[in-house]
Amino acid sequence: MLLELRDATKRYGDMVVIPKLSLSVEEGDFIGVIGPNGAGKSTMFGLISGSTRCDGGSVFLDGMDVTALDAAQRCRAGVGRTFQIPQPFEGMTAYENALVAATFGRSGNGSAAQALAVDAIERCGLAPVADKLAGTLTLLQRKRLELARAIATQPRLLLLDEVAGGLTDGEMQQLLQLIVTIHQSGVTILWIEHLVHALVSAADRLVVLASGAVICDGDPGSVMGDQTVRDTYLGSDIGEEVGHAAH
Ligand SMILES: Nc1ncnc2c1ncn2[C@@H]1O[C@H](COP(=O)(O)OP(=O)(O)OP(=O)(O)O)[C@@H](O)[C@H]1O
Repeated sequence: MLLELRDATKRYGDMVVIPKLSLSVEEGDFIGVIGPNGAGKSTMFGLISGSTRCDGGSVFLDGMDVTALDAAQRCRAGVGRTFQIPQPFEGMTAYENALVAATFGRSGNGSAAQALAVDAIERCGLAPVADKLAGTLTLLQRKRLELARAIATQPRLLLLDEVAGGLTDGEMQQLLQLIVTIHQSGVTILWIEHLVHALVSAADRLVVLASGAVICDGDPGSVMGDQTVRDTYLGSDIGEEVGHAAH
């Protein structure tokens, strides 16, 4: 088991956003995470990556209890993540952004970090703009840089938070191909995305969150056909998409 949440809980004041969530992820999994707005998906990523502290329960990474570790320590332990809104250092080049990530990652410093940064930039198709300031990149390039920064840390587990939002269909296909390649290189993936069809085409497991709880977990086909899932999405923007993905 690469990742295990055991009764992980998060509260904001009196509001329990995630009540005792349990989830197991095997090494090599490619898991899509869906759920209505406010379901707690990003909060769950925070609990896994350490940017949000658990108010109860625990997080295990490869059998080790990492609940008390902060985000930087979990990054070094092999958890990489992208953010919904790309957060590069705008005044640094694409390469320098990847270099910072590599330096704080699992095995980087000095020439090892430089090699990791170059590799991440190349794998993410950013070599032609490696020396451009991150603040001048297009949306697709910024999304790619978000991925490059994450893989430069050499994650074993990669958390993708809506990396495809705002892209055209063609750009989305390019990004999807890149993510599939990253998975094939041995990285375990958890991917939150509202574009359900993209997840269904790539993931081998879908997890549906609602009100901080897993309401369905299984292969994409059966999850999309599940009545509880359909009822959860009824009347929402992506309800129709869930219906289509089930066929
Ligand atoms: N820092 C915070 N303080 C108070 N409430 C918060 C905080 N962060 C998140 N929440 C609340 O927690 C709930 C879950 O939010 P979260 O962002 O995890 O949902 P989500 O499933 O990722 O939503 P979306 O699909 O809209 O991104 C929401 O009701 C949100 O308003």
